[in-house]
Amino acid sequence: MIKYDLIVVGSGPAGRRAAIQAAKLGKKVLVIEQGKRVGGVSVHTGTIPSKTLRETALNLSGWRERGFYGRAYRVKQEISAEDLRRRLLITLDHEVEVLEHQFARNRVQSIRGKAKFVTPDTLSIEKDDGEIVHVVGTSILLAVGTKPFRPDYMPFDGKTVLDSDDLLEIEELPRSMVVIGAGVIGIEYATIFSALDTQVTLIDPKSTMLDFIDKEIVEDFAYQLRDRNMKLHLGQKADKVEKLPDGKVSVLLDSGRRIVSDMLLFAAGRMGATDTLNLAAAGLEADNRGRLSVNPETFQTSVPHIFAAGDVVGFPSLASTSMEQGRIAARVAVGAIAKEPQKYFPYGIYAVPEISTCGLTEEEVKQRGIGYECGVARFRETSRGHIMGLDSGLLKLIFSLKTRRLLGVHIVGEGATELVHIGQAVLNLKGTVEYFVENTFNYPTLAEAYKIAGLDAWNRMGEIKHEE
Ligand SMILES: Cc1cc2nc3c(=O)[nH]c(=O)nc-3n(C[C@H](O)[C@H](O)[C@H](O)COP(=O)(O)OP(=O)(O)OC[C@H]3O[C@@H](n4cnc5c(N)ncnc54)[C@H](O)[C@@H]3O)c2cc1C
Ligand SMILES: NC(=O)c1ccc[n+]([C@@H]2O[C@H](COP(=O)([O-])OP(=O)(O)OC[C@H]3O[C@@H](n4cnc5c(N)ncnc54)[C@H](O)[C@@H]3O)[C@@H](O)[C@H]2O)c1
Repeated sequence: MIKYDLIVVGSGPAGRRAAIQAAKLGKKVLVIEQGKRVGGVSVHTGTIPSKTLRETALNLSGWRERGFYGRAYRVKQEISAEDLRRRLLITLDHEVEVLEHQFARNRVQSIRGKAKFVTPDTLSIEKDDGEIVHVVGTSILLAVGTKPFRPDYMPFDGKTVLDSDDLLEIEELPRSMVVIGAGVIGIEYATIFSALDTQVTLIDPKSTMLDFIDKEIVEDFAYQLRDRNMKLHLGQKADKVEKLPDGKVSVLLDSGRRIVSDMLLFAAGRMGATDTLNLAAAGLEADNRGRLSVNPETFQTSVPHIFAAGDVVGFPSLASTSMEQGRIAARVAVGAIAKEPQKYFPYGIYAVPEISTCGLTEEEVKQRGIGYECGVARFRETSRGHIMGLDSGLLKLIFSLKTRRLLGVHIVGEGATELVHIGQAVLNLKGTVEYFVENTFNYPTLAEAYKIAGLDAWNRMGEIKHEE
């Protein structure tokens, strides 16, 4: 039986970062991946496919130019599912190629197969041809990620009633679509298809959406969705979902309303992929959503040489944070020094329009009883916004009145997921409102919105009274 310093189960963002980190520290590392190719959910069914689809949809629909040329403007008149898939396959190939090369040059070994525990330090790997291999690890990292939640009552068929994995395989673009679940996945896909002129209805039993985002930003976002005729049925439950003889799908809401559409996307959360790991043999147990609990500083489970990182440990379930968790877990596992993750990380929602946020929301600042001031800038106030034909986009900064420090940055609009990093840097470096007032920004840029929002807050906060 071959023995490794670190065995990583899963080759998504957490697994790949962990494997490369341990290999860079001279350790013997094995990655076990059950999928056809390495990369995980992130590369094959999650982050990269959905963002590629978004980019293709925005490019082919001419979405970004419609501010100038009107809502009827199109770059390509008839956009097909094949148009969307073509770019997807090229992007995914590049991603996998880069990852395989990284593994090869760092001497990370990988094996294709399904891993499960035999003892706390031994895993069996079932290969595709049925062969079983056993391996032993001084440390083991579970970076197995999640899979879509697929309740029995939903008549999934991969064509009319789909989960977010099935959506990447559709043969025809729907003219109408119901999305159940106004979480990040539901909202991203709902708005991407709406940009392709699919009539989209979004349903969620909760009466609010994106509760972790600043309310003012969500209100602006919801206004923009309704303005382009998307239907939002929040606080309403789908009582009955039925496939109809004509190939459509009907959704009966608890309000009595019936919605018939070409396609239904069910995006109501995900489950940790721990059910086949035989956790009991390792002395571990998952929660009711298949997640594992860990020490948030070391990513150790209750069995000290077994680590877990990425989506399988729950919130925030991002590719970005998963990578960092994997890196930290690997360092702890091989005895290297590891700092805990930075306090403020950005959250990017690649809806149309984008939302991005870092730090405290206005609601959180109020709850904590911190005296604060807000500064707001609209993209239509910036010259870059005029050049780009933007009539929407909002950047909001929140500052402490006492320390004048930036507490939160919240953005909805074009480029939000890139722009947020300026705010993130100021936040983590403990910068104040003066940073935005006293620094010169490139002109014309959307980043100038930081200057405008900084000045907006500073005008009400007054001059600095003492040096901090
Ligand atoms: C539609 C969608 C869009 C998303 N968009 C974004 C985004 O824009 N930005 C962002 O930051 N995050 C996004 N995410 C979240 C992101 O994809 C996840 O946070 C990330 O993939 C989690 O990484 P991970 O390392 O935990 O594992 P995953 O990427 O989930 O990969 C886990 C891997 O483990 C393998 N595995 C599982 N069990 C076993 C086993 N027993 N044996 C061997 N292999 C096993 C699986 O086959 C899989 O390849 C999105 C997710 C989805 C679904
Ligand atoms: N841009 C990004 O960073 C990005 C993009 C996509 C996904 N993700 C990650 O993927 C994870 C999963 O996303 P998600 O949107 O599937 O889950 P989620 O948990 O964020 O949202 C699920 C939504 O479905 C609703 N819901 C729950 N059970 C339901 C039921 N039985 N019937 C109808 N509605 C129900 C909930 O009220 C909630 O609004 C998230 O944690 C997110 O962090 C991140």
